[in-house]
Amino acid sequence: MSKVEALQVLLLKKLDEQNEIANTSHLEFEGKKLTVQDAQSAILSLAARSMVEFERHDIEVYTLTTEGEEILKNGSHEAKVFNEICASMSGLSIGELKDKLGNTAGLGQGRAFKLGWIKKDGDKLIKNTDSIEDGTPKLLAEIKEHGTHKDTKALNDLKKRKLVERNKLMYFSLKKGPNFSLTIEKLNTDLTADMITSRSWENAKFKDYNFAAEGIPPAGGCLHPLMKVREEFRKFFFELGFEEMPTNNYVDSGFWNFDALFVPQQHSARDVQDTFFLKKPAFTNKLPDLDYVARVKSTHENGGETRGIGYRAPWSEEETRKLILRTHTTAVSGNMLYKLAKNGFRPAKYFSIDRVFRNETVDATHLAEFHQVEGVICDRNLTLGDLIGFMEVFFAKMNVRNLRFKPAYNPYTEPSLEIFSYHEKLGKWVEVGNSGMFRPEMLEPMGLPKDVRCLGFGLSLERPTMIKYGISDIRQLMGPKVNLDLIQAGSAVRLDRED
Ligand SMILES: N[C@@H](Cc1ccccc1)C(=O)O
Repeated sequence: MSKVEALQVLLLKKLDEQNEIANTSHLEFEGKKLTVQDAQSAILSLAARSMVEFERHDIEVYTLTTEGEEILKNGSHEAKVFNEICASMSGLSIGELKDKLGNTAGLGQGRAFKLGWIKKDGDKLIKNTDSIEDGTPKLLAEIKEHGTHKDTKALNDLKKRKLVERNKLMYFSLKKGPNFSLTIEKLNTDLTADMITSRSWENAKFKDYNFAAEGIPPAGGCLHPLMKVREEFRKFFFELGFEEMPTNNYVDSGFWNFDALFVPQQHSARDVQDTFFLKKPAFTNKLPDLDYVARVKSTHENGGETRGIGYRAPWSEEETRKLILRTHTTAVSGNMLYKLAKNGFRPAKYFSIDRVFRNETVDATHLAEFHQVEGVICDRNLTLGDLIGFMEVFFAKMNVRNLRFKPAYNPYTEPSLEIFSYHEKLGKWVEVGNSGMFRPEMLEPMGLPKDVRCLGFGLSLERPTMIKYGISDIRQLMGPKVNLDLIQAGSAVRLDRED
């Protein structure tokens, strides 16, 4: 049995005998006076089980100093002086008294005179009365017992003489609680799988939540490596004059994720195999202004007012209203470009870094949930050369040079370029991003002027983070199997580096 448990048993026994405990500080435990700390920890956990009810009392008491204790035991200095003088037949000189009593002589003389116990006779001190009553030890004994005294004058006098001092004291009073019992049941703190399968949870007793608990303050903290790399990217973007796009909606519509970007409704990316669809609610009732939606529809079906001929297939409004988890942050970029057109075009540079979702099988390099870094630049007279030039500037900020660009396909960009960089350690070219010039079929229905060009690019946040921290399995970075050591070590690496 632990010390706390032993004390709890003692308290419960006392309560059983006398129904209440008025003052815990009068109790003895293990041969000593019960301390407030011990009392508190034992009582709080009994109270948490409603076995006892308690009240806390904060009071001020007078306690004896060491000198006070000494006087209580052996009498006051003045009494010692009187007794010494009585013991000598013909009185004592001050020097003789000092030889016998040491310091006490000096301390006691004054009060002995004042009380009329002694007087001077030539150069001798002699007694002035036959018997005395030494009041000080009596007062001290009463104060020791009650912690205070009615006679405030005497109390203050003793305080001045440094025989007593004032102290704060805390104690508890206890009563039986509704669950009072002499035995302490162990309460469950966890609901386990075993308890569920054996149904023992039905009769099990659980410890109440302690909502007042403050928890253990963390000794320190660190940013997740992904968040650190995100901060670095943000810094680069701000240095290059970009504005950050608001990206807080993970749920978006087929319209913004696909249709506004001229992704055909028959595209495989819109399949459940690639995209997470919402069940409840499954459709949005919020579409942008209907003229714009109509222009998107006709552009898909037959090219609308653009120079293109569209996909030559029917376009369904139901498909566009489907709610999904956004599969790329280009959904946000499209929305921003539409707002830019609506508010009157001005040259703009936007970026975002946030989470996207794809219905993919998770493996060492793929997660169903990851982050994209995306940027768009919108201005008159932009060319493919601007895109390539900008990508070189951007990646150079991360010390990634010697880029190669490979023609690719995105429904919303033409031309589209995959960006590769030579990876020294792996000894091969690795894809670091995807980019392109947004198609007129995307920009014109939004109402952007026909001579405005817009370039865009996207990359994952996980890939550069893994390269930076030498992580080969993406699952160590995110998800249920995250490697905390690696994350903390990775952070430490970043903390003590200057770059
Ligand atoms: N959305 C693309 C990236 C991209 C953004 C903008 C323009 C071109 C490409 C992706 O998910 O890979």
